[in-house]
Amino acid sequence: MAESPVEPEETLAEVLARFEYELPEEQIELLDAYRRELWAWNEKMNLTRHTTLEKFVTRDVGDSLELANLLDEGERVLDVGSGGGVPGVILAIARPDLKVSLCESVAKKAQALDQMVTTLGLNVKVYPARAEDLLEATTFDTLVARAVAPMRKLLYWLAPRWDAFDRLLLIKGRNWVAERGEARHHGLLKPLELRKAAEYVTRGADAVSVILKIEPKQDD
Ligand SMILES: C[S@@+](CC[C@H](N)C(=O)[O-])C[C@H]1O[C@@H](n2cnc3c(N)ncnc32)[C@H](O)[C@@H]1O
Repeated sequence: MAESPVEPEETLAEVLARFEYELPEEQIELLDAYRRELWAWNEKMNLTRHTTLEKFVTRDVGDSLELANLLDEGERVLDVGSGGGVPGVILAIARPDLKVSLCESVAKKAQALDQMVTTLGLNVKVYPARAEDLLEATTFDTLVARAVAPMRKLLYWLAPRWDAFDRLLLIKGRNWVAERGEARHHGLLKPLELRKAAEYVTRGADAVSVILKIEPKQDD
């Protein structure tokens, strides 16, 4: 059952400022428009559990901005398993130089995403597809993913597709070491190099997250 949003008492700009996120005014307006769209669609289907401004800012905006720091100018980015659009839509708002695409395997969620980005006027392509199928014929610089599947599963899906993208940036919580162990145990990391590209504490919460950068090993 989708959660109903709580009516915000503060504005998004105030909550962003409270957690010390600085963004241009026009980006804050777009983020707020996205947040309203997301919460409206969430009434019809389960897209997010982050239905307070504080959670939207500290979890969704926070994670997406950490990712944004790791992306080069103009990259072609695919958000794998976009769900309600995090991190892809927020990346597209915060980094208009990027060419962001979203990929979502559940058709009705992909439709909702498509309507959201159209309403927001964002130049973002939405693929109603499984990432591993899309990557058979479409290429990107960087794949990003949050909360899609355990590392072992994701690397298994993507194993035959590394010629379609250069690197994968995964947002993970505390459990990432165990997930890495499981992926290693199944030989999925053998041809790959994994390093921690960022580690941060979710603002206002006692939760550590990491961004793992995974790419093919370079031949000597
Ligand atoms: C738990 S949601 C997370 C959504 C969003 N990334 C977030 O962090 O809020 C995971 C989404 O990934 C989608 N998904 C799962 N496997 C996928 C795949 N192989 N390709 C594309 N989407 C996938 C699911 O349909 C679901 O909407």
